[in-house]
Amino acid sequence: MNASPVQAENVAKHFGRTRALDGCSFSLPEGSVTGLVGPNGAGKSTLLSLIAGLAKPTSGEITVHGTAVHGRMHPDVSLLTQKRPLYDQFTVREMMRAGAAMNDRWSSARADEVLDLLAGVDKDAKVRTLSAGARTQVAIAFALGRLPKVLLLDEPLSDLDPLARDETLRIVMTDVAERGTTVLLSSHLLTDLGDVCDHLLLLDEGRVQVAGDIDGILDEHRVVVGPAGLDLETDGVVVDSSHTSRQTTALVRGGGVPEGFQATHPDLEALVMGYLRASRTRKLVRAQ
Ligand SMILES: Nc1ncnc2c1ncn2[C@@H]1O[C@H](COP(=O)(O)OP(=O)(O)OP(=O)(O)O)[C@@H](O)[C@H]1O
Repeated sequence: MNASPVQAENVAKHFGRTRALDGCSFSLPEGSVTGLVGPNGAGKSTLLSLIAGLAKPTSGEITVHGTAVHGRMHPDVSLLTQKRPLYDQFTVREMMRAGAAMNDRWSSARADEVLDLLAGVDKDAKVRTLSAGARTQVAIAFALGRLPKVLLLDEPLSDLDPLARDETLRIVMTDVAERGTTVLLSSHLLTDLGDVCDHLLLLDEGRVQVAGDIDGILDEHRVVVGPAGLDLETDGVVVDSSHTSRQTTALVRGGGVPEGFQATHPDLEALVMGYLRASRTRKLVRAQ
């Protein structure tokens, strides 16, 4: 059996007393596009940097295609962070030449192909003169020029206008379709995730809350609505609930439909929002 493109076994990463990650286990299927979500400080960027080999876990192990990463950059992995690893004084063309010089496995044809698909990028412009969005797109071309098998994207779309965002996502999805690339995409933009992701990894306070195939996850959850005052008796887990003078609404994981309540399956946005609200409530209660 082929090893998973990315597997995490009981991974923890501590910065002094801060537990950025704790007991994280999951695996990403080959060719999947996984949305990495969670509130600010949940550990998303830390996880991506561990997979990319930029830092070592405090304990546990991450493997990429069966090989332990442990603080070494894996040739199969490209990471694009918000910091965009570009040289300001280079032109876009020179930047791609630098990519060829820095990477054993580099395809100038692929980098050019990606740049040609991006309407806003002038190859002779200096990187420092580009808009934030165009810089992100050049960084995507740089990341894909390495012909990665695993592409890690840390909130890459936040500074792109809707058209450029669409264009960039299309390029990433073409890579998935044509090369079977496995993608882990961290984003707070739930609509973008809904458009492209087939898997979800939801972190909160460094722990995996939900992981797996999105259809299966949505199927496992219900939004239940019932009259105010009626007990929400369920053998499932109440992830989040809210009450008005007229009704009770809750996101429930597993179990049957509570008596007197009406149930529907959530969409991705409602599911993630439920977990984010629950996380905020837990923190507020702890702070009191
Ligand atoms: N180098 C570091 N030194 C100390 N603490 C750190 C370091 N990197 C991250 N942390 C802490 O680890 C926790 C997780 O941070 P991380 O940046 O991974 O979260 P995130 O989910 O990416 O957040 P955001 O959505 O805001 O980008 C936070 O409490 C953060 O302050």
